[in-house]
Amino acid sequence: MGSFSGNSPPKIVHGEAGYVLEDTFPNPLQDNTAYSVVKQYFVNVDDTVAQKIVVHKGSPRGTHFRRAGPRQKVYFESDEVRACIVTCGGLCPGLNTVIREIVCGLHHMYGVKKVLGIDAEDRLLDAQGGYRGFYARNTIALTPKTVNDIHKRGGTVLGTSRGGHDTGKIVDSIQDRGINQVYIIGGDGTQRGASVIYEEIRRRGLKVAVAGIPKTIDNDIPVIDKSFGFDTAVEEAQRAINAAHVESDSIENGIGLVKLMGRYSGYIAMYATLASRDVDCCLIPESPFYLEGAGGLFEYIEKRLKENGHMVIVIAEGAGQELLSEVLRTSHQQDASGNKLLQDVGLWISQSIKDHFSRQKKMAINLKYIDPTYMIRAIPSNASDNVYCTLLAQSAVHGAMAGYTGFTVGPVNGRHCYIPFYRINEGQHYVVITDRMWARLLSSTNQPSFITAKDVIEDSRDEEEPPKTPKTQMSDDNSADDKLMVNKDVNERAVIG
Ligand SMILES: Nc1ncnc2c1ncn2[C@@H]1O[C@H](COP(=O)(O)OP(=O)(O)O)[C@@H](O)[C@H]1O
Ligand SMILES: O=P(O)(O)OC[C@H]1O[C@](O)(COP(=O)(O)O)[C@@H](O)[C@@H]1O
Ligand SMILES: [Mg+2]
Repeated sequence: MGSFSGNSPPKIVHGEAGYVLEDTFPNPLQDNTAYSVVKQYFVNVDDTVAQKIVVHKGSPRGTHFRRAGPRQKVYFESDEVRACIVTCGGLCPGLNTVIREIVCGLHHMYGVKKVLGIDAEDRLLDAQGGYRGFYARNTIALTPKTVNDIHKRGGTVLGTSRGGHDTGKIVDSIQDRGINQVYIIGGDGTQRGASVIYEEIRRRGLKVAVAGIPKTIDNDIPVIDKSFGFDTAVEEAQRAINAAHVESDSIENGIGLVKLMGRYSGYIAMYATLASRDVDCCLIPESPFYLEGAGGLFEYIEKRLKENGHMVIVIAEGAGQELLSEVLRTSHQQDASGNKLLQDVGLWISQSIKDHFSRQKKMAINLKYIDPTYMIRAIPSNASDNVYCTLLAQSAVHGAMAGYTGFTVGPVNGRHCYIPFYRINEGQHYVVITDRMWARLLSSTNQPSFITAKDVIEDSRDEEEPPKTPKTQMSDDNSADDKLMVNKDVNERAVIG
């Protein structure tokens, strides 16, 4: 089949709610011993997953997504598939597991033999991984044998990069290489990049399925329950928090300060804090704080040290950036992908705390600062992320084989589904401090909330209004952003015919 050559235009049937392609071939999984016995292993093509599961009597049922999984029929014939895999953005535990399971899933479940890794064969001569890898002269062939052990390693065997996304050149490369399934593993930036690739592929009328797999330790991708790598990051953060606790508990007025990643979203810091129970204060980008005066951080530190003799503070890298820019010259620098380059909040807050207590001369403190950020990102995925990565990879393979395209795969309320790119790209997932999870955190640390009654964000979700917060937020309890949710993408499904 390969890419559409121009002789027979792709048959795209426009349905009421998007466009639909007809399934054409029986699924070879029907002859696979693991899948052939029980009919229910296959997903009914009409199965959908509700985005909103907490509903009020009489309220609209909201958006539904296609349920992921193997179909009785597939669109692609196995020996016609030429798939490629690319990894983009920052490192994240589980990248290699996803690569492995896409290769093995395609090979073992569908008999697909041609899978390319988008990476220069010789990285010294050519562009490296990530979207830039599409510009390299060569790719690397991936087989179950070559990927067999990679899930035990951190990083990505394909390499990764930021920036350098040239849609035209990428789609040229896909077309020139005869690729008809593109698996794109990456975070929010990557999924935006995948969306424009998908649009360009559609514009050119190519018979190519584009599937996104959501990666990021920051857990900032909306709609899905969580991104892979997040669990591992939270678990690994415990080691740093434990060390901070041991250090601070062993000295007089000890303060253990741990900086964790989280550029715009404080999920790692919040979950690592909730998991540990040793943390006395957790600072995240979504919850502004202040240092001086009544109700401020310094006052709380003093109180906690008097009560307990030591304390642990966890701070997300994106927290307090507005305070830093007041004292340091504001920098508007960005990385190659356009992400804001942050000032080092860990060093800044350590110094501010030390300066305050030495100025005040009431109490001598001992502060130990731990920055484990890159160590947390570079490890292999834990057991639960490994299973999760396997499901994501297999769901993506089933979707692409069935002819779906333009989707990110991921669990919504525990069920894997195919989410159109535009849904994934319309917001970012932040900690919503009016959700109960943040209240749980505050009650576990006993830290001040740093907000006064007049700052309290009015939660109007019962009236089905989007939350009145400065950013587009996605709530964890399925109740936010109701007005954004309509039923129109239920049937969106691209089929290549
Ligand atoms: N709006 C966009 N359009 C096209 N490509 C994008 C867009 N945003 C990011 N990208 C590309 O996606 C890749 C990864 O983005 P980045 O933000 O670094 O990481 P992540 O995907 O982990 O968030 C980069 O190569 C970047 O150029
Ligand atoms: O130094 P780098 O490699 O640009 O990465 C730093 C950033 O990467 C992250 O770990 C994850 O970011 P992405 O998932 O968007 O790539 C952020 O928490 C952090 O700010
Ligand atoms: Mg990102």
